[in-house]
Amino acid sequence: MTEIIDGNAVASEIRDDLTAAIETLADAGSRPGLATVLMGDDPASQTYVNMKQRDCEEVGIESHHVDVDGDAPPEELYDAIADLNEDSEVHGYIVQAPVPDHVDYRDVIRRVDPIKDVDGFHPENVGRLVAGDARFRPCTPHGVQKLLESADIDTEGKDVTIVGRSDIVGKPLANLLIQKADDGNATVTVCHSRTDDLAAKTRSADIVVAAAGVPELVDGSMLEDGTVVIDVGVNRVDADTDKGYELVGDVEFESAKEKASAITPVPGGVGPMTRAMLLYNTVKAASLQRDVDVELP
Ligand SMILES: NC(=O)C1=CN([C@@H]2O[C@H](COP(=O)(O)OP(=O)(O)OC[C@H]3O[C@@H](n4cnc5c(N)ncnc54)[C@H](OP(=O)(O)O)[C@@H]3O)[C@@H](O)[C@H]2O)C=CC1
Ligand SMILES: Nc1nc(=O)c2c([nH]1)NC[C@@H]1CN(c3ccc(C(=O)N[C@@H](CCC(=O)O)C(=O)O)cc3)C=[N+]21
Repeated sequence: MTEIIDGNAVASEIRDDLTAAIETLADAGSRPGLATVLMGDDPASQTYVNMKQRDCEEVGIESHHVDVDGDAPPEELYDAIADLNEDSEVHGYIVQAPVPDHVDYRDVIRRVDPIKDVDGFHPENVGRLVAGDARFRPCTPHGVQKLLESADIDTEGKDVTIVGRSDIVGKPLANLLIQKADDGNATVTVCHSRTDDLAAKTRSADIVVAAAGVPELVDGSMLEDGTVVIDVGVNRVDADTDKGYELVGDVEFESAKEKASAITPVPGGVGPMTRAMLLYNTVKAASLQRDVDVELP
């Protein structure tokens, strides 16, 4: 039987496990604070921001939000960032990607105070992660690691094929999984749009992580029996539903499920874990800034 890994359930456990740490911080003076910054009005980004605010409410993190007009000059976003760096109630914040075309996301990330960089995207935090001394693990890769752990899937000695080399998913996940650590020790192959014979790379893997942003790119014919399949993709595809779209992963679920020993669904797989690990990093950020020790799940 194929195990369907329930990301909503694992994320909910992590939120529960964070509440003690949050109360410890609250008792020591104030609640952890998380801010989101959204430039422009991308509808998917607005959905994520709303979900993050609800998550914060559930666990007792103060949530803040800053909107920046999509046509504003980059300096307006930089000013918002400078304000958040100064705001002692905000322990962590993220600038939702993508930003409009006239803004360079790298110039944005460099301005974020690394101690508040709960996405883990600032060069200082990327460097620490690569050096095996991560402060904030990027939320999606960390969420993938926690999902594997929750399903008792050990990465040690396993061949992992990651489809996608982005700075927010593929690259940091590869870096985490090759580390000499209990949740690493894997042998990792990172694929991208120039990869020759993607199917050969996915077929030779014990664990496949799909993060390409291409609906149903990976199907059952590309997998050997018994493969663990983690689907990071969250693609909005036009459909005749109330919302006018449906969410489709980077994996063709039905055919992949026939081959997989375990598989994550979309929705309800990696997405909720990304949000849970954002709360985790926010609690960690508050703990570091306030010098209050807490236990993290
Ligand atoms: N569940 C969650 O929490 C999250 C989900 N996502 C979702 O994950 C997906 C990936 O996101 P993100 O990493 O930001 O995407 P990017 O577009 O930044 O990167 C996509 C990567 O996939 C590669 N790629 C594209 N097409 C192919 C192909 N046909 N074969 C092999 N590789 C290919 C690209 O290659 P190249 O480098 O050559 O262009 C690139 O490296 C999206 O669906 C996104 O919505 C993202 C973040 C969090
Ligand atoms: N600075 C920054 N950090 C990010 O972490 C970041 C970002 N920008 N830009 C966009 C991507 C995408 N991303 C998701 C988060 C949660 C879900 C999620 O919760 N998905 C739900 C369903 C969501 C829905 O219903 O639309 C699920 O898969 O079950 C999905 C995708 C974070 N990203």
